[in-house]
Amino acid sequence: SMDVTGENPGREASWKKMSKEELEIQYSPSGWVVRRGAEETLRTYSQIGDEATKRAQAARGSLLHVPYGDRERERLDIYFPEDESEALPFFVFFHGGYWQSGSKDSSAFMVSPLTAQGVAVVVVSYDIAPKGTLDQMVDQVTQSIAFVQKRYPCNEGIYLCGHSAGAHLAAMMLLANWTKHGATPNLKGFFLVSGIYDLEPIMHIPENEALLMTLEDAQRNSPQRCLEVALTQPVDAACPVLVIVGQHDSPEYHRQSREFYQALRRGGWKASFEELDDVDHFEIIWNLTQKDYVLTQMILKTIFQES
Ligand SMILES: N[C@@H](CC(=O)c1ccccc1NC=O)C(=O)O
Repeated sequence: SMDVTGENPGREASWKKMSKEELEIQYSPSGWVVRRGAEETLRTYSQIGDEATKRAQAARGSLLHVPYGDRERERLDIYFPEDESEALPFFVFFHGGYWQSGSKDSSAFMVSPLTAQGVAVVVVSYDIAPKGTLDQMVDQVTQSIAFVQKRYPCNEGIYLCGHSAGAHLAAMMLLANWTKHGATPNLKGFFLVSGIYDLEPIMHIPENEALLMTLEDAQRNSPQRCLEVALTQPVDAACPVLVIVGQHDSPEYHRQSREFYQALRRGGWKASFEELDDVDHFEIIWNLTQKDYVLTQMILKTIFQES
């Protein structure tokens, strides 16, 4: 873990000095992989996601395609451990894909190792772009978590995890206003994996052609900025927030994670920073299919507080 005071001294946004080409490279995760080509990595990622989801649906008690709202994509899957009581910890996962690809149907990576230890896993779909805007996605994620709380009021904690764009959506929940959603979730931990917390650089890469973010959209939906501006106190000072990045994520992804971690610490959150050894942007998540993987173990230790 990193010291709070070990931050970058200038604090100017170095990405503003980058060319369009350099920004595009920095924000293309598949360009930084080391063990296979970019195309093969993306193929392997969706293959592992598909297979893990099929296995989860075959093996476990589950509720599939549960609506948490009226729109077509407002659906989630719930996977239960053997002991199907409702007094369980719930691990809620938000997939990545630059807010424009992916779905719950290929993102159930962690179901087998977590349900085996008594954790219920919820995998959430939301309206990706161009159908959904950033504001709508943040609202849908908020709604999905309020839904889990209302449906399982006896839960033993709701733990949020997101990957990449999904880590952004999960991080926005640190700042969520729950009053209009009719339930305050029993949030007990955050796992933010290879995320983006300042959206402003994304305005300048080709992915914004589907997102159509303005500067105001980007700023309103940047947890980094909102945390710095709002100075909100953590609702629960004991709630752990793990900011996690892969060794082979790009320097901009590393910078984003480090600076978000530092902002969380300044804001009084119980944050920690982890750089995971020898994994890229995709392996870091597909390894969650393995019970012995370091991130799987970190998640279980946090949930069962053995650390
Ligand atoms: N077009 C991107 C794909 C990508 O970033 C991505 C793909 C699947 C899951 C997460 C991703 N990254 C962030 O949301 C790339 O080639 O790296």
